[in-house]
Amino acid sequence: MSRLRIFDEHHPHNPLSVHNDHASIARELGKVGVRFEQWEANHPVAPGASQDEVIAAYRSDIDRLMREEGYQSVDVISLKPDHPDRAALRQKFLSEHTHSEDEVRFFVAGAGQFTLHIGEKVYDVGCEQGDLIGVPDGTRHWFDMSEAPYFVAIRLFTNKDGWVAQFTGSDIAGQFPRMEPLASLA
Ligand SMILES: CSCCC(=O)/C(O)=C/O
Ligand SMILES: [Fe+2]
Ligand code: NI
Repeated sequence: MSRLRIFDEHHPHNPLSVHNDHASIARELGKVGVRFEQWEANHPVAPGASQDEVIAAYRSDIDRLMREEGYQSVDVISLKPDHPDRAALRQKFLSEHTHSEDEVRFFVAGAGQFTLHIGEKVYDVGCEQGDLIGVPDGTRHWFDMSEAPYFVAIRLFTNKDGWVAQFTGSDIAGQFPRMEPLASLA
């Protein structure tokens, strides 16, 4: 189940509000310029599937996004809990950072947790299969995949070089809840 928890940036233990349905998640995120939509994830791909397999399965959606919204490159993160580099991969996204382009991610399987630091609030977004999230450029954020990652996400970039991050140096990410194991998110 997708979930949004909104916190005051100084109070990481008590959410100000919790939203469990797609419409209210989209409404709350829309108020701060974040895109949150449900797309058809109707080509079964299993976490661990190769990038080529995932891109082939979702070719028409990817082509449409690239054509209509001007994305220049695409890649796939596809991880399952036994990935040998899971700890290093998790660490890579766990600190607060920004990008100079919108962060657009389509979850075609599994789940992951984006946490967005906007103004004085923190928006913790549990994304699952079928969710498309679009985080505006310059937004402070981090991402957790839990210690047992299980997801496939298509990433779209306007930058031909793909993923480039600027780390803020803040330790705020360590104060907020990490992603719980997938079974307990449901
Ligand atoms: C769910 S895609 C992997 C995370 C990522 O690309 C990113 O920028 C996290 O902030
Ligand atoms: Fe990011
Ligand atoms: Ni306070």
